[in-house]
Amino acid sequence: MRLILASQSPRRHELMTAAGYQFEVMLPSETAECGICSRESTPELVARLAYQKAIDVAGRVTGSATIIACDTVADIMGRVLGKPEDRRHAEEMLRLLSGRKHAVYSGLCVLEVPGGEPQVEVSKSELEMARLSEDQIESYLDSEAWCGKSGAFGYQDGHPWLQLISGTSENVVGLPVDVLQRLLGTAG
Ligand SMILES: Cc1cn([C@H]2C[C@H](O)[C@@H](COP(=O)(O)OP(=O)(O)OP(=O)(O)O)O2)c(=O)[nH]c1=O
Repeated sequence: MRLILASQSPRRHELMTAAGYQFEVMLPSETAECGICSRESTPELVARLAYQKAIDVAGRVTGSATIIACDTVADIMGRVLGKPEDRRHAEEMLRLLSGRKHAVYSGLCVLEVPGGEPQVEVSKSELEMARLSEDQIESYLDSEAWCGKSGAFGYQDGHPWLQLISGTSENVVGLPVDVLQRLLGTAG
C-alpha cells in the first residue's frame, strides 16, 4: 500500500516511522488548516481540519495512494488552544493550563485516492498540569520548546509537571497510532 502522510509535523513523521510504516510526505497548504466556525465543538473542529488537509493533498496526488492527515488541539473548558503565534501567546496558554486538567483531541482522516470515502475519527486524551512556578514558566518559554505545538507544550519532552490521565500519548503528540492501525487494517 502506498501511504502518503499529509503533514509537515516532525512528531507525526517520527510516530509513523516508529509504528513501522513506510510513507511519502506531502504538505497540506496553509489554507487547508483554516476556517473558523463558532458553533463547532472541538472534536468537530479537529475532524474537519484533518479532512480538509487530506482533501487538499488528494488534489495533488497522481496515481493511487492512501492519504493520512491529522489535526491536534488542546481544549480547556471548551476553549481551543492551537499552536502559539509567539512567546506571549505561549505564556497565555501555559498560565491557563497551569494547575488544571485539560484534553487533547486529534482528528485523523484516512482517504484512498482515487475515489475512496474519507474515514474520519477523533481521539481524546486527558492530561493534568501541575501548578507551574514563575521560574518554570520563564525557563520553559526561554527554551522555545513550545514552538509549533498545540497548547504550547510537548508531552514527548517528558515534563514531570504533565501527567496523562486517559487516552494515549501518541494521540497527544499528534497521531493516534492505534486508530490509524485499525483504519488501515493492520492492527494486531
Ligand atoms: C499537544 C501536543 C501537540 N504537539 C504537536 C503535534 C502537531 O505537530 C502540533 C499540532 O498542530 P497541527 O496543526 O495538528 O499540525 P502541524 O501544523 O504541526 O502539522 P500539519 O498540519 O502539517 O500536519 O502540535 C506535540 O508535538 N506535542 C504535544 O504534546
